[in-house]
Amino acid sequence: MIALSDIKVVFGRGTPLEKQALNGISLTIEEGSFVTVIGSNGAGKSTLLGVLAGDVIATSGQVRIGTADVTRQGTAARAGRVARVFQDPLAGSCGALSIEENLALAARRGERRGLAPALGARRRELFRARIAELNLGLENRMGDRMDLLSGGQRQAVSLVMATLAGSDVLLLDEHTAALDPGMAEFIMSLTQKIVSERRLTTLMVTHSMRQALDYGHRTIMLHGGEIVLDVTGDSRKTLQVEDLIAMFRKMRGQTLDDDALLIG
Ligand SMILES: Nc1ncnc2c1ncn2[C@@H]1O[C@H](COP(=O)(O)OP(=O)(O)OP(=O)(O)O)[C@@H](O)[C@H]1O
Repeated sequence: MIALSDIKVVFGRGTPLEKQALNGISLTIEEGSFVTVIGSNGAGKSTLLGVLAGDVIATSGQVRIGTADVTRQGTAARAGRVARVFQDPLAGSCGALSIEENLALAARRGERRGLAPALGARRRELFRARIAELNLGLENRMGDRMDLLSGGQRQAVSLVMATLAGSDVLLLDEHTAALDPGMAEFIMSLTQKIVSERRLTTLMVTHSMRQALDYGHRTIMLHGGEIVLDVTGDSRKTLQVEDLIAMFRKMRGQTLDDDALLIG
């Protein structure tokens, strides 16, 4: 379970650029629940994921993951329990290392020991089997450098990497936004499969209202660092993309000129 209590994040405190990115967020997410997160630019979505990953330390409030108070823990201390996949396919893996080496590093996230001996024969076989499940043929390219892969292939490997260290929280930061529609759909079905098989507690930031309603169990909308919508169950099932867009318009007090993007 994830529990955020009255989280406030202020960037650049005391400077002319001071910005309150999160303004008292309280949110409890049950174990295994999949929450989609929407909101306009600057609403605080990435900051919220940062607070959970540990790369943003809350100015005030408390963050709990499971029974542990992780409020003051940085990313390294949380690495074994929180995995993250970014919008940029290049961001979550090392291009100069092979697929296999990236998987070995991911499997050791959160451990204190050095890199060796990362790759025994059993591990190699396990990694190969996990990559074969993607049905992308990458199991025959385990020694290829990551930077030879397409963006979609790289996101698929990143999702496998996210599950190797036994993390129970998965943070997805617009992880399909840079992909073509076909690959985005493939990555979303893979995400769905991984999240449900491993019962990962998942937050997915998306700019696609369609994705926000089609995937997961619950949708929250952020605006101005606050939660302005939190829907689940039947009330979410009856919600249409058009309803979300209307809410966006209301929040922003202006006409959206990128409806097509939001619907896609
Ligand atoms: N490191 C930082 N220093 C200063 N201000 C920041 C920092 N990170 C975020 N902000 C500001 O905090 C606010 C929330 O940013 P955040 O990136 O969380 O929004 P977002 O909802 O993810 O937006 P987008 O959809 O554009 O990615 C914005 O006004 C942003 O400019």
